[in-house]
Amino acid sequence: MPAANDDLVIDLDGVGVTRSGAHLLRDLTWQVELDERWVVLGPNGAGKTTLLNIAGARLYPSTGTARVLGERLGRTDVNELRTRIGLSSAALAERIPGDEIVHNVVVTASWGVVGRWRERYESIDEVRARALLDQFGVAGLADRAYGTLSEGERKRVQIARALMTDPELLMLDEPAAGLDLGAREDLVNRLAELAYDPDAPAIVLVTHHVEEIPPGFTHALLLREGGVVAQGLIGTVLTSDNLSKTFGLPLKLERSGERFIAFS
Ligand SMILES: Nc1ncnc2c1ncn2[C@@H]1O[C@H](COP(=O)(O)OP(=O)(O)OP(=O)(O)O)[C@@H](O)[C@H]1O
Repeated sequence: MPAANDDLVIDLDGVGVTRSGAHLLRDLTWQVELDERWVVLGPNGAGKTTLLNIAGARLYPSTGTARVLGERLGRTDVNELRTRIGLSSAALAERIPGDEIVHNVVVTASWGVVGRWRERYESIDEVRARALLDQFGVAGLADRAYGTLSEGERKRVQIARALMTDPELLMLDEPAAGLDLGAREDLVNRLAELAYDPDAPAIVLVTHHVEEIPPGFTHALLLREGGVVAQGLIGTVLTSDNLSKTFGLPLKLERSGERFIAFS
């Protein structure tokens, strides 16, 4: 058996996920390195969330092998592994109580909990939480109740929370879903800054829309019906042809600088 490559943040080999006879993922081989920023693109039901759940050590593959941050799933303590991964998703966001103070939404990530009860936080954690809220332009909302924020503000707080533990891998599941144009552009610009930051973790961003791909993202994985349509450098993989195959209809893709737009 070949030795594991320590520079690989995600290393999937022939991964399949089967549920009730359905193939959610099939024969997926995918490697993500430390300094890469990946976008995972595909239509509803393509298997994107299933893939994030594997990469986030929340699901085991039915077939194949999955290594995350050098640890092989099934042979490691996933609770320890999960503390090294920052995840932002709608499912996690739903667990944040509406009356939670925004600052606490972020700082509680360092204890892997939602809801601040009796935990005591080091002041270094308090400072980091403030800095992350500032980085995402929501420091002024730190003392507000989370439930009173707009959807765009909530998304930014969720990403700040995902970054709180200084993860080695950051995974964002549809971070721009439900945002208006201004809020989307604000988020895309902030994610671009993160993507260009050499100290930022490896990033995997899941989306349905090429318009939501932030500048600075380096690679793309296109999924359809649990299988890979194409993967590799973003400039090579994102073509009209590949996008049409992925979404199952004729599409034109245009590029403007580092942004993309698609239409039929
Ligand atoms: N437990 C299960 N049993 C059977 N099928 C399932 C199960 N869980 C998920 N699926 C199916 O697997 C497919 C992939 O689901 P997944 O959530 O990974 O897709 P997705 O690409 O994230 O979709 P979306 O963009 O709509 O969020 C879907 O068709 C879904 O209905």
